[in-house]
Amino acid sequence: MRIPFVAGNWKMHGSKAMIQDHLGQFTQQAEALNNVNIAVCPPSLYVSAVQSQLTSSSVKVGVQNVCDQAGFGAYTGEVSVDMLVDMGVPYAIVGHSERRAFYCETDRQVADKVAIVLDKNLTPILCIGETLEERESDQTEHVVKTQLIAVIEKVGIAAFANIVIAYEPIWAIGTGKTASPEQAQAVHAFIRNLLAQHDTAVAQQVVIQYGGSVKPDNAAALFAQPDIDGGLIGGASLDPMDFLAICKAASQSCLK
Ligand SMILES: O=C(CO)COP(=O)(O)O
Repeated sequence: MRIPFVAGNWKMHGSKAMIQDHLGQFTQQAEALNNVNIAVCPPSLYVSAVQSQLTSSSVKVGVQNVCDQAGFGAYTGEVSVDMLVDMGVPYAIVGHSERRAFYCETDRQVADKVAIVLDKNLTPILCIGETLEERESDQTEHVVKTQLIAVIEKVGIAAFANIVIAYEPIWAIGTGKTASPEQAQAVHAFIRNLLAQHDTAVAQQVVIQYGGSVKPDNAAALFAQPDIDGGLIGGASLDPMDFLAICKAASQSCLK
């Protein structure tokens, strides 16, 4: 049985004041929700500040990126998975489309990062998804398949039991133009079927989030789809009440 998982990707947003205000409002009410796992992913600099607001809360913290080298060393500006372990951070978003586009992360690097995160028994949130151009030229399945195969070849199918996948169509990110529940479901089913070709049990187990302009008013319809197990939320996760409403929609969607 899959429990829906909602994660807030704050991207390059946040401040000490925002963290106090946001999480102060959010966490108490989030505790009342059943059947949903929740995480917030602030910029790495604010992980400690978020953790101090989350003591005795079931809401977890994650980071938005991690170095493709484990351990410690001369990698200016990077955060290592060993630091995540040290700081008690269980989740790392890997391969977000903004990292792939603006920082030239390749499928291979993304696969390496997934492997490094898994190696420390942390959970990668692996982002995949197509551009508008790719969708319009019927390349969606080819693109997500290529992105997934790179990771399957690196870590093996069994490892997917410990990976969260986030399907984020790039054309729906930050545009207010969400994929319809049917469009999103079609790709989620494709992803699950692809995994099932390798291992049916793992495919049934893997949590596949949808990301791209999820808002309180479209969350329930998306999360009601049979292969959509919660969401990776950008803009709407910055507003505590919107984020709460989205988490509530996930908690009310039936377990799959
Ligand atoms: O990129 C996203 C989450 O990682 C989605 O962002 P928006 O919810 O702002 O569209």
